[in-house]
Amino acid sequence: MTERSEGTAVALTGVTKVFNAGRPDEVTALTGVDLTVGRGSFVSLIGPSGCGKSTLLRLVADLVAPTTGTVTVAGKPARAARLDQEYGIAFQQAGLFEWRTVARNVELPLELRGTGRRERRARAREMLDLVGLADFADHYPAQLSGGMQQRVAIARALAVHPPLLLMDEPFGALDEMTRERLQDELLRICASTGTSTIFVTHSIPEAVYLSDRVVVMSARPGRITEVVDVDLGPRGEATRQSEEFFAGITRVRRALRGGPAKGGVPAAAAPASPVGER
Ligand SMILES: Nc1ncnc2c1ncn2[C@@H]1O[C@H](COP(=O)(O)OP(=O)(O)OP(=O)(O)O)[C@@H](O)[C@H]1O
Repeated sequence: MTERSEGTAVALTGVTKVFNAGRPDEVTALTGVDLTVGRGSFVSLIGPSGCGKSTLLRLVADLVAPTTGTVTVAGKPARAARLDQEYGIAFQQAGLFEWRTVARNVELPLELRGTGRRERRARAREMLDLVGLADFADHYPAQLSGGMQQRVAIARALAVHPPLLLMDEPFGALDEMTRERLQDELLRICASTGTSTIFVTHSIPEAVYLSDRVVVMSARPGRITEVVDVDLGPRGEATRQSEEFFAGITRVRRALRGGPAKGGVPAAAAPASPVGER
């Protein structure tokens, strides 16, 4: 699926996250999380509501700090990686600025970086081409469908050519057909750019279809209970009908229920092999 190169994109070691520590509303969102994501790989996080998936993503993005443990991105501390724009983010709400055209939304991270106008324009055009929206560069977000807005958000996340893409239920609000089309587009984009991806979803089929590995988490306090390897080869329409795809879905479903996921790796045995590295 993706072109893999050596190395680790993301590493979390002994990570715990406690919100409101010492207060009556203290919440342990994550405990004992060890996770490494191989460069160029696609990893999904799945688990019951409130198990800490978004928190894990936010730790990688340096939007919250771990209570214990370390988070490194591209071999550097998460904070340094954020300042160096080592990753792009796309959330469920596309989060576009209504008063900016599509192209100027995509240019925004480049503007923040101080990139010159000419290069910004060229890069935005390139990214919009990639997501199939070149003809909509001068439109405003309100003139686009939800799926198109989500593609703009992906183009914006990729505009600085980040080696890592963090996505939190980006397709959650879309109809099934649009969702499947965007899944295929995302895989194509990741393959052509060599981007590593961490993808939060509630959909088992989506996690299996997209991922090299599916990280299964338990209810609060969130921990990784299982890492399920997926090996479906190049994805396409036939994949969605294949026995292997359904077998993958069954494995993840079992892991989520706490039973043994045949072919899955219990988390305790997993750290030796970085997630997504082959
Ligand atoms: N800033 C915060 N302050 C206090 N508690 C928080 C904060 N952010 C998250 N939490 C708590 O941490 C736990 C994990 O939340 P998180 O959003 O990471 O879960 P999730 O798995 O992404 O949930 P969902 O699938 O419903 O989106 C929840 O109990 C949540 O209430």
